[in-house]
Amino acid sequence: MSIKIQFSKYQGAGNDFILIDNRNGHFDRNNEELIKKLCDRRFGIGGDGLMLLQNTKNFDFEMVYYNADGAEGTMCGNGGRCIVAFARDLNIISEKTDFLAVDGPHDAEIAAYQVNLGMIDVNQIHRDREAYVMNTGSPHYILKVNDLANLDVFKEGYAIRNNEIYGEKGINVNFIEPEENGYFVRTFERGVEDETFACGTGATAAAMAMAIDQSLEGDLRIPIRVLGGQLYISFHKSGNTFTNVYLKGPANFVFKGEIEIG
Ligand SMILES: N[C@@H](CCC[C@H](N)C(=O)O)C(=O)O
Repeated sequence: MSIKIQFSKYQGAGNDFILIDNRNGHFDRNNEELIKKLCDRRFGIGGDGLMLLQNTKNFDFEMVYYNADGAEGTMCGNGGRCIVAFARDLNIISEKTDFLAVDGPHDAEIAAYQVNLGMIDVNQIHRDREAYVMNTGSPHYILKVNDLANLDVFKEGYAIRNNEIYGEKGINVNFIEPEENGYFVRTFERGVEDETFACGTGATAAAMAMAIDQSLEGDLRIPIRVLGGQLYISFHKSGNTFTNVYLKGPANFVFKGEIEIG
């Protein structure tokens, strides 16, 4: 028996997602095979991940996020920005929202095609030799490199993501290089198992790592360029504690349709 699923496709700085309005609860949250198939770029719709927008008490909506491998993921920053645009387009919200995700409540503001998304506070930063390791809603490894444009991000990222320290749970691997007016970041994403065009929780972690690296303090706004666009991370830093954290960047509707899965 085949099923028909209505979907919308959004992208945030090139991190692309399938969005499904599941306020009626008809989509089976546990069908990992189906989610993997929908995210497949040859046999499905294609996407770095899939999100369900669901009803929940005390919030405008709940965001349930899956990586392209079909497994439920940890927080997705660009996904969070895209689901806010989706909720606005569904007329669930207007320009401001409070919604629930896997790492807790998030607030966001949308103006035209830019979404400014509140992220969790961070106060635990670890070191793995020269790299910084932290959780900004998802786990991230951040390493400063030279000549990032020519780095083999798949090869280097795959090796770190699968090494004996991170292999079992995996980690998202970010490489960062300073440039005029900010930083350039490229990310190998766990769950996609490939380089993506942007990673919001990764850009947030990379900005925090550089604030520590440069011994910056106070209210900061750090521009992060990624393969698919421009992100801005702002926070208050006091020692290794980051509060009032926001991830800002584009979130755009791409297309919508109906897919029949046999
Ligand atoms: N693309 C995301 C990160 C998604 C989560 C991640 N792949 C994981 O589950 O580890 C972002 O924009 O933050």
